Amino acid sequence: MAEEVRVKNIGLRGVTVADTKISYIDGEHGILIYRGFRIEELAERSTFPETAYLLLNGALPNKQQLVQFEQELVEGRQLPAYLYDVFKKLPRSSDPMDVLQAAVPLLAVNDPDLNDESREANVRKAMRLIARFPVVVAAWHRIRHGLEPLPSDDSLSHAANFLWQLTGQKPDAETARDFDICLILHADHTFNASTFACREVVSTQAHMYAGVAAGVGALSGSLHGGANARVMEMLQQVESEVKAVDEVGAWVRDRIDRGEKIMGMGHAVYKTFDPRSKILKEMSLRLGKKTGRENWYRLLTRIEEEGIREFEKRGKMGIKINVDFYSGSVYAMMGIPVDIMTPVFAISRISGWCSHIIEEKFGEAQGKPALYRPKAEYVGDYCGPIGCEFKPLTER
Ligand SMILES: CC(=O)SCCNC(=O)CCNC(=O)[C@H](O)C(C)(C)COP(=O)(O)OP(=O)(O)OC[C@H]1O[C@@H](n2cnc3c(N)ncnc32)[C@H](O)[C@@H]1OP(=O)(O)O
Ligand SMILES: O=C([O-])CC(=O)C(=O)O
Repeated sequence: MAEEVRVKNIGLRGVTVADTKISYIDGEHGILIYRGFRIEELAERSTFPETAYLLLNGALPNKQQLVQFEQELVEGRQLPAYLYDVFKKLPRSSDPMDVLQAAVPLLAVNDPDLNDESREANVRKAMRLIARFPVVVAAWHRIRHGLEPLPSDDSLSHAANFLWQLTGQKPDAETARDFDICLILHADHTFNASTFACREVVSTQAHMYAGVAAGVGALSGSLHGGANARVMEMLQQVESEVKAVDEVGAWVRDRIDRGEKIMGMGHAVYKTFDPRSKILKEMSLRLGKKTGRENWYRLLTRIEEEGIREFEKRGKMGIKINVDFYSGSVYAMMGIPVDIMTPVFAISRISGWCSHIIEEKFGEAQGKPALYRPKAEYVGDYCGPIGCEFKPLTER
């Protein structure tokens, strides 16, 4: 009996560890809601700053509140000068996610509100993080290529300014809006691994930056945010190894037979289509036509179909595409390099992380905050649980 309970709890699947008012997922029906609003409606009608405001404050802003929020995001785009100096001394091969994670405590020491634990100060910290994450990612990308970081263009939206600071090209309105939609889609997702990491860290009363650094680390892994880049690598591999689309099925089968994952498929909560992936799939098709990259869409849809068929044949039902499956191709068609794709996830998810950190710190969903401290069953097998004799070094 004890064994049965333990197996069920591996990875905390299905275990409720807290209440939240920020987002909701119905994994059976493919529904995602941020603070009462369906993701499809937000993607169609909202903007990333407005969605970030909603996540942080619990309600949509009125016009004046939105203008002020957007203005604060623009003002927050300046990075401390020493960050550029540090970046210029780093090995150029440093992974952009490692650099982003390292930048978090470097931003913390510059935050005038660092040790103010009021709610208002935490919202100000959140605003600075949301404003600065894109600037950090773009700055490192340019520095590692021997280029000077570009100044922010204050006339550009949050989404458009990131693309400008990254690529040195001002995006057209359609690209800026598509990227803004991507930011909305990735902003929050209840207790995913990185958000849980953020909440766990701040449950010790550590500051917001300590929680966010943990979140960036958790997001970087291939089973979580890192999957978008892995899908792109998989796509490039298929492109080079498969001569005709009809060979994709054999490629997929072979990969699963070898025990390798089909990246961008499967989800810990969704047992049907991830609603975000449907929006990204349509965008991938549209951008494929616009940029002449329809081949990517053709290959991805084939991998998706063959993957689902293969999983079902093996009795693994409900493994469908997740948010990462089409996002990589969408980003690539916007000129975003593969190893910047997971940092791009982070520049959106920072809004969700900060909202969850505030909810955790102030017990906004479940009353008094409490330190997370689960149990582990001791299965060490040495000389009995406390039976080892400590021998001096000379006798070992
Ligand atoms: C933003 C995000 O984080 S979305 C997720 C991004 N990650 C990925 O796309 C990586 C690929 N996917 C996966 O590794 C998994 O589907 C996860 C980790 C995301 C979720 O997995 P879970 O629902 O917890 O299921 P779990 O990993 O236990 O898989 C169940 C079975 O299906 C298999 N499976 C699940 N997804 C995949 C996949 N993409 N490719 C091959 N096999 C898979 C597992 O190997 C496992 O098989 P087994 O029972 O023979 O060991
Ligand atoms: O919820 C999860 O486990 C992973 C995910 O899709 C996300 O973080 O967006």
